[in-house]
Amino acid sequence: MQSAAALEVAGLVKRYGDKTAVDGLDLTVERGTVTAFLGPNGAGKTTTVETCEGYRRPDGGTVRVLGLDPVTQGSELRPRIGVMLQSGGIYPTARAEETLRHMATLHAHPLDVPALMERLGLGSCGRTPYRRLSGGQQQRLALALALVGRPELVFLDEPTAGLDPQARHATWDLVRDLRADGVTVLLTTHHMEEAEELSDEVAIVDGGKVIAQGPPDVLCKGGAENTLRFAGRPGLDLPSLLKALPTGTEAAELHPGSYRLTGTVDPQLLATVTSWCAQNGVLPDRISVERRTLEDVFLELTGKELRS
Ligand SMILES: Nc1ncnc2c1ncn2[C@@H]1O[C@H](COP(=O)(O)OP(=O)(O)OP(=O)(O)O)[C@@H](O)[C@H]1O
Repeated sequence: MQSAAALEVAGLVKRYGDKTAVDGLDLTVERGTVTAFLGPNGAGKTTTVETCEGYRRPDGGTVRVLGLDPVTQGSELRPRIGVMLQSGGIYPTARAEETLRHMATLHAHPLDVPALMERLGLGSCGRTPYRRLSGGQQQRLALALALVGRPELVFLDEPTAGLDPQARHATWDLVRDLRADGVTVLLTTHHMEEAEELSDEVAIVDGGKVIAQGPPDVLCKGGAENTLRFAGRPGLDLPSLLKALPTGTEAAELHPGSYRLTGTVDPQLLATVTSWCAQNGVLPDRISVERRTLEDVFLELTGKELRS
């Protein structure tokens, strides 16, 4: 029987000497979904993904990928997964197309190589040696190598880092197509917009643990940090406005005449603000209600300090 989830990681621990890189991490990725794996530098994402790919042995916990143990059942698992590495693993003087053709021969039912190259905008550089490809072309070749074997599950490590907007959108379309074909995608990225655009689920990792997981809109709705912005004359009496609003609401004049309220922004709060404005002879201009972005949630959960 097929295991329900594509990826099941429970209590994963991975140490490098004294350093605990992954510290009891739990992650479930359902089949046919796109999950964005987010976290500050050094949070343990790559270590987790490499353990799922079978490149590293866990020091604790269990990892099941497509129901298989990547360490003891690696040879059964490898033909069924696609791995996009950020760099390395490609022979520098090998030509783009021959590299992809070689990878295709390792799979039973590969995609059509010229069609895939065309799709990824590599049609004109088939004869170019890997080291002569631009950074973005190398990136796209790495993506093609991950996909050519028609994997059931793909690990994409920062697939659009360094790509121009055209190539980024082409990559996003490709990820959407993979999902439509029922392929499971685990996408490591530092681009919050990319995570919001593409993923069904987001898992935020910090300190070697998943600290939040859920669909992006649910994560963004959680908490009370919505924002109401409006413009009015400079120097409004914000303490007086705050007295009319629920405790916990915060107000700031970001620059003269531009105001931001944060808190539980609901219809009642909007009504209170406009009524306070009416009582104070203020005609609020450009009122907007904004929900939290994934980046707001990410920074709230992981803090703003730089990680070493
Ligand atoms: N081979 C290694 N030897 C020793 N320490 C390592 C090794 N690989 C990673 N680490 C350490 O383990 C921790 C987790 O690293 P990892 O690369 O998994 O994080 P990451 O979330 O992928 O970071 P980034 O976003 O920067 O790629 C870091 O503190 C890192 O320095």
